[in-house]
Amino acid sequence: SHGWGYGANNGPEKWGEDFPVANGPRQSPINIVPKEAQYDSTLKSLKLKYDPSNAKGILNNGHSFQVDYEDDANSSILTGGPISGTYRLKQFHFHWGASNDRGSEHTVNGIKFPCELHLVHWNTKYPSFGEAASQPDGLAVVGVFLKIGAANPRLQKVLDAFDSIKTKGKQTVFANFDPKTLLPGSLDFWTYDGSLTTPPLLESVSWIVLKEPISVSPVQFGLWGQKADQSLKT
Ligand SMILES: NS(=O)(=O)c1ccc(C(=O)NCc2cccc(F)c2F)cc1
Ligand SMILES: [Zn+2]
Repeated sequence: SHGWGYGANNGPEKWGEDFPVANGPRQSPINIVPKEAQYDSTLKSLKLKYDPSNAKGILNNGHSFQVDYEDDANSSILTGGPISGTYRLKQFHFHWGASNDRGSEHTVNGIKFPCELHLVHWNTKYPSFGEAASQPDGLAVVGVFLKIGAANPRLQKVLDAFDSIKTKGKQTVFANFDPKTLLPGSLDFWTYDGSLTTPPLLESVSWIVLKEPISVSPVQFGLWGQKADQSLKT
């Protein structure tokens, strides 16, 4: 059977056929309207503690490039913000489009960014990511917008790795990387209860979207687009 994707026959408009939760009450992504957001003084500041040695590899899964982390200990964790307890980093990945005017999943005042980074964490009150992914408080994803601007040297290691995983299913070692280096100066965030943005669209995500974007240069992003098109076509 044809898997889900972003084409006319298997794209977001069709996902509901195989994943009825697509029509559920807390589906992501959403449009964020800052003026309508309510300030919540009970929210804590975000705490991210990552161990670079937990980085395992980078994979082209046909929908994105994903960097996977060891998650068998509390060495790379997210606490604070809207969540209670400890969530472990499982992976981070990106969403982008074929042109700079699209790509991000969340929008701000209806504006799309060219790319969006997701750092995926799971609640350690559950035995595994797979278990947590089906619980309403199972996952916490930190979203970071990328805008076109100054070159971002911290992204370069990830971009360089794309070269060796041009086709779907390919993966390569990706060691010693601290995703905290990808975060903007401010950890101010918007938060809401939502879902995975791709099938199985499970409604288990506490979304934490950072207000400040990080930058990527036209050259860096241009290479990305070329590589990604090739890899995600296959
Ligand atoms: N874009 S995002 O950040 O919202 C997002 C994050 C993770 C996943 C995922 O892990 N899918 C596979 C998957 C789903 C459920 C259970 C699993 F075990 C599993 F591997 C999908 C989307
Ligand atoms: Zn994502």
